[in-house]
Amino acid sequence: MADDRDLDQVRADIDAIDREIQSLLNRRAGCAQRVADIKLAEVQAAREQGDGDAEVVYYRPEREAQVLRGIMNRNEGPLADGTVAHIFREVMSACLALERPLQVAYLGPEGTFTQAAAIKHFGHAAVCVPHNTIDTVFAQVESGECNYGVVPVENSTEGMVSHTLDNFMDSPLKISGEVEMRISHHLLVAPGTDEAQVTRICAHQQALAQCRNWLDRHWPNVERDAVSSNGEAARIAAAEPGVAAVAGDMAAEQYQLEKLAEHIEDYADNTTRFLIVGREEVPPSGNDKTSIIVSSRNKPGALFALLDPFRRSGVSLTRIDTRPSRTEKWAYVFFIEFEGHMGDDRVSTILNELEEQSILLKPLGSYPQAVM
Ligand SMILES: O=C(O)C(=O)C[C@]1(C(=O)O)C=C[C@@H](O)C=C1
Repeated sequence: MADDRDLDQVRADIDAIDREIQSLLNRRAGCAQRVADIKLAEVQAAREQGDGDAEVVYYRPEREAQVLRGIMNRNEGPLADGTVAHIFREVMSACLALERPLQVAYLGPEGTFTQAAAIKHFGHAAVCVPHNTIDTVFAQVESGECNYGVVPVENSTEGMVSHTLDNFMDSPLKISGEVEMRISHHLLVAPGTDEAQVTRICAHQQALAQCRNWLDRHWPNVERDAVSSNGEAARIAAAEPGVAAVAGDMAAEQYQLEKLAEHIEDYADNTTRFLIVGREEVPPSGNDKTSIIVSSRNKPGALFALLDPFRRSGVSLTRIDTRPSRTEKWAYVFFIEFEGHMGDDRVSTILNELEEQSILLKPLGSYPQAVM
């Protein structure tokens, strides 16, 4: 009996806390609505002053990163830092949707890790729309059809996604954020299928590569078929008996597939990094990265000369990749990412030096380092 009274008491406490949380959430949402009014009034004033291009920017990645970092830093548990950050991610997503619902284009179809990355970054209140190619994702944002786009840029096992890097060469879009996702693949089949029935394994070629050793060991004689995405592989597995797909949890849920084997990626820390592309530049958040494309004259020591300003300023490079320039045979452009924001003195000094010695310098944007 005493136990029952305890249970009732604790549940009464939970009810009271829920009422408080609910009221606080709505107070917070009211503040977000006031923020939206202020942003709108500022833009109207700018337009009246003759700035005809002024547009209201509701989504503020630098502010969201600061809010999430603050929440994680002051968290005392028992909920884990990542858990509270996810909850507040959704709270901000809902508040932003009251200001203006975001349209986000991502490399689809549904059920891919890129969709999971879009939801991780923007929350469930954003309207996420799948597109078949990286080119179309860029085009949707460039035309204003969507506010932001989400594309994969590199995988810890398989390296860079060259198509994404190539798109930046001609695009006016800016990078406004990054998302990292732990990528775990499973071998998925339609319910009731057993191992002996599987005659073909479908997946995106990156997923086949990330699970190559496991597939060689367990399924050496079964045909492997590279298809346009893991979501597409899952769709085929659901429709065709005898086909298994290598794909993640979202695809398994989406197509209601069963797992013949779980976590089959060759490297346990297999991670993919995604970029958020948008039309606006992002102010400093206090912990930022900058990405640039740079190309130098084809002469001895050219790469050393490009990197030397970073060494002298003590700025850490987080990544460097090379792509053919496409305008000149055997000429290359470098994609360089480093810590800091273009507004920082150290970074602007480096960019000025690079401008002087390179034949092309294209800043792709400064953006908050991934928080969650
Ligand atoms: O601070 C702002 O500019 C807001 O619009 C509020 C808020 C939030 O809910 O905290 C919502 C959306 C923005 O992307 C950033 C933060």
